Amino acid sequence: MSSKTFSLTTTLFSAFDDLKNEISKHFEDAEEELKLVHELIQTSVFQEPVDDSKFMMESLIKLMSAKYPTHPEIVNLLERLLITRLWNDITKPPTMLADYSYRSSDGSDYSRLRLFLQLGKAGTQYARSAPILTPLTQFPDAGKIFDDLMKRNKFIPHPSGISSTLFYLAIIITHDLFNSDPQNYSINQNSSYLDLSPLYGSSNEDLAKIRTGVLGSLKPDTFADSRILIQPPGVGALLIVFSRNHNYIANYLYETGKFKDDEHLFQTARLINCGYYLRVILHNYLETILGLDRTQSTWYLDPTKPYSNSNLLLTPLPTGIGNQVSLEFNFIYRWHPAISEADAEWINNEFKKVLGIDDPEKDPSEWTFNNMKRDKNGKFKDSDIAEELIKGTDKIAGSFGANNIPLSLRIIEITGIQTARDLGLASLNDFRKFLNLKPYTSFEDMTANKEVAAKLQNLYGDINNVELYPGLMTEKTKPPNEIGSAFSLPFTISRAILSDAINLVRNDRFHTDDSNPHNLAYWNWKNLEIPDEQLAAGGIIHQLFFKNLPNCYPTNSSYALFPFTVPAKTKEILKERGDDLWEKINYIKPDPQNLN
Ligand code: HEM
Ligand SMILES: [Ca+2]
Repeated sequence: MSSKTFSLTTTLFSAFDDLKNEISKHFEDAEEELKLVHELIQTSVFQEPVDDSKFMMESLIKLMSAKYPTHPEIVNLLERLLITRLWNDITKPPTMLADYSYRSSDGSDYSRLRLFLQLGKAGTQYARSAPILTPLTQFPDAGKIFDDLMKRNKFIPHPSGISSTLFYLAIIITHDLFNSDPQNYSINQNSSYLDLSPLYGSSNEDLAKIRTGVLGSLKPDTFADSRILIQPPGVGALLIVFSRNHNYIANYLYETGKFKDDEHLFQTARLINCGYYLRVILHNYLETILGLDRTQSTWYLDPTKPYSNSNLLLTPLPTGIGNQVSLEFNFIYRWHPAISEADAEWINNEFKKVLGIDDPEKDPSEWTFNNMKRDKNGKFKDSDIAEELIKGTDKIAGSFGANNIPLSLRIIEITGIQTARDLGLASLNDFRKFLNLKPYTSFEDMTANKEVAAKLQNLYGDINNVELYPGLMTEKTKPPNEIGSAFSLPFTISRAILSDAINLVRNDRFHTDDSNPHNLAYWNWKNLEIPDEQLAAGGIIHQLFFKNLPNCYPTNSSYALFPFTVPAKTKEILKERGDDLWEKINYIKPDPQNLN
């Protein structure tokens, strides 16, 4: 080792010790906490493989939430280390692309840097994250994999009481990020950003079909993506809330007199509407997923924070440099086990009759779903929209894990398994190595369910042969009802989705650097707040419901304030907080048909 390297290493170690000392001053009481912080630093600075069966990530989230009220500076530092770790998981620009493996005759496109200019553009190839380290030697029949390991035999409810309405938002998110070209599965026809593609579409032609051309507005209750028509009606209902929200914002901006022309009004309203969408994702979706409603702490994970200062241990962390979603992420986000019993029944009926599904060739402002009628102005009844969301909150979602995917999706799952093979995805264990997670050493290590382990053994023979997607659908799930893991995701998914989410938000310049007051016409985010705002414990989705579905909910309704957990569970969760919030909430199912 040269003396220069040696002195750098010693400086690094002494800075590391300083940081540990600093942290121990704040957390004087608990040996456990210090150990945890030590491990975080160890993994973020020295990149040691993580044994996720020890729940470090979950304990850390619990710790940050608990310590935030008294030690915000130290929690901010830990959050920065965590976000840096997650951000760094994914190379930028992507190391590999799906189906991009031949040399060109003239050497053009040899550089992956060519991607940088169009990173995340609709119609380009998926990125590929994990290299194949151990080639797979056994590809079991995809139909048998589904029948043995994925097929729902008896519905298993979600153990933390997550509702279908959470998954309606998840479906909007997945339809925002993924739209594989059925002619060529390596191509993603959507942008790799949270920019409400299901609402606004992915091209100028899409936009032309949904805009009125006056005062920045969208046609009444209209969205661009016809795939939403073959989803449970709650998904369309939620998207219409965002469609209405766009028009509310555009009209408000017009009335303030700042802009008069269609284009400025439209573009600014879209930026602000996407801002609400991100806020719903961070404050309702992610908080429910991480179980943060269970505490009084106001801490939440914020991937958009600028980290521009630096010192020896902390390097600046870029924002706004672009993102390309990966094929792996497409599979990580296929959450078909979560489909509720009622929605599985709905698929059965809908797929059979195909009748209720509208013709995508029609003008989108004429599309209908769920047999709902538009009035003479082209709008659906507020109560019809609200009812689907309310019903969704009452439907308990399915549990993640083996044997919980509705049979009606069999052919879709088989196609998925086959596509992953054709495009050469790495194995579950190689993917875990890519994420710096300890690879599974045996089928019993991968799942505690002996029956599932035996079936996996039977199909794959060797743990290193387990393919990524079937592996993700059958591995063990995290403990329910805990802060940090309330969503009870499969182990590898729970880790991977955080890296992807942090990257796609942080690397979107419109959610970070360019989300500045000037670009947003000095929009006041408190515009949609209600008088008893504190009832939502930091969530914001109720604001969109109250504004865009007026008079459909009492202002203290669990269905509006906490739509992502079934009401009986919400009551339990709120009781855990140790304050009296739970007593102020109305858990009775609203009846919007009779309120209007
Ligand atoms: C009743 C509910 C659902 C139905 C009927 C449904 C149906 C489908 C269908 C038909 C496909 C195949 C599309 C294709 O290959 O072109 C698909 C793919 C997919 N689904 Fe679902 N799904 C449902 C729920 C969900 C949920 C809850 C999630 C996750 C939040 C999800 C995530 C995905 C993803 C990521 C894909 C791949 C999309 C692509 O590659 O373009 N789905 N689903
Ligand atoms: Ca998008």
